[in-house]
Amino acid sequence: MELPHLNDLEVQKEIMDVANGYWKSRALQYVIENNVAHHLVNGPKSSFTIAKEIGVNPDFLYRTMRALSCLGIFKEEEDYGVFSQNRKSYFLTQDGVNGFAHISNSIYYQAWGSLGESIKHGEARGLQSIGYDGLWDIDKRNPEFHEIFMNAMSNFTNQLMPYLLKETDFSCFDIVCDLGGSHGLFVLNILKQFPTVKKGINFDLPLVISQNKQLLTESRESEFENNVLSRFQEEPGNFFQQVPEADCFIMKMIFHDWKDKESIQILKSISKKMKPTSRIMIFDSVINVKNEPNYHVWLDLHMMHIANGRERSTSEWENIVEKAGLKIESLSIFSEKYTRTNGRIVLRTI
Ligand SMILES: C[S@@+](CC[C@H](N)C(=O)[O-])C[C@H]1O[C@@H](n2cnc3c(N)ncnc32)[C@H](O)[C@@H]1O
Repeated sequence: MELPHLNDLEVQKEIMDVANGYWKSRALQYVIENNVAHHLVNGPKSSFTIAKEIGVNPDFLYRTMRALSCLGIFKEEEDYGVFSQNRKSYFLTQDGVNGFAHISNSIYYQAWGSLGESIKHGEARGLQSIGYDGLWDIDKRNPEFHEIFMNAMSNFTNQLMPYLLKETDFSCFDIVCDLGGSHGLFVLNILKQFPTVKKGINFDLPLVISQNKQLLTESRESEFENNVLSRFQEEPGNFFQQVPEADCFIMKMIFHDWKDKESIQILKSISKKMKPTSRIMIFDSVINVKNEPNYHVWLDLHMMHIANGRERSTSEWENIVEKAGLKIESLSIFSEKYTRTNGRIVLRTI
């Protein structure tokens, strides 16, 4: 390796871009929280007018938007202080904004202050350092964050749905069950796309299922036809204890929440309900790079510090599957472009 000179500006700039990452994340969080992009839906507007409309300091808002426009979020026009919408800022006015609102959320920002504690102890200290017991404790204590979290999960699922359904054939299964299926979107879309699937079950914690019943019944009825809804069921439960009978068990973004020990427990609990023809379909990250920019290694760090979870490499997947007494039938990596889920791992009984 050729050592850089200490005044090598290129190397300095690259490290500085990493060091100041929180500047960008905080500025993004600010404009999301204050719906700044929504003020541009009818065309270009002065940031000074927007500042008046939301009641903040005009100069400071201008400088925040100018900084973001240098990252390609908003377009600064020739006229001083005037901004227009561009591809990235348009995204911030759509449902997909929940995913960004979730990751750049102040709760996570505060929690990341204690990364060193987690690394020292080999145990997640992020949420504990700001007074929570863990990720699932936020559900009970902070309904506002819980809503952002659940909406973000649905947005991620919605954005990926066309790709996931194109890449996976569910038509050979009679009963499909999504374990930890959150708002139930994956199962509903499978039932819509594959009319031969007789029943789809959305399984999640009792709090989630009762909230779904209260909040989602109307939107489901307007979005899905009767022949989909009549085959759809929801079941509350705990996948560590017992799961419903099914031919295909879907687990999307579940194992990354858990350590190996718990992941093996979940797999063993499912395997009790598996027939020789049943399959477990895991949609989660597969880490398969070294020394190059990659989203999944950063998601791994987040899961490590926030939830004691992990994103796994191929050999790490093989290890937990073998310990649970199951077999990997196939492991595919879809695309590194997909944020969140980039892989599908199909498991069968031995
Ligand atoms: C990271 S979210 C993933 C949601 C969804 N599968 C997706 O990809 O959008 C994890 C889900 O697991 C559920 N969950 C957590 N612990 C659970 C348990 N013990 N039994 C059943 N569901 C659980 C949560 O309520 C949440 O909906």
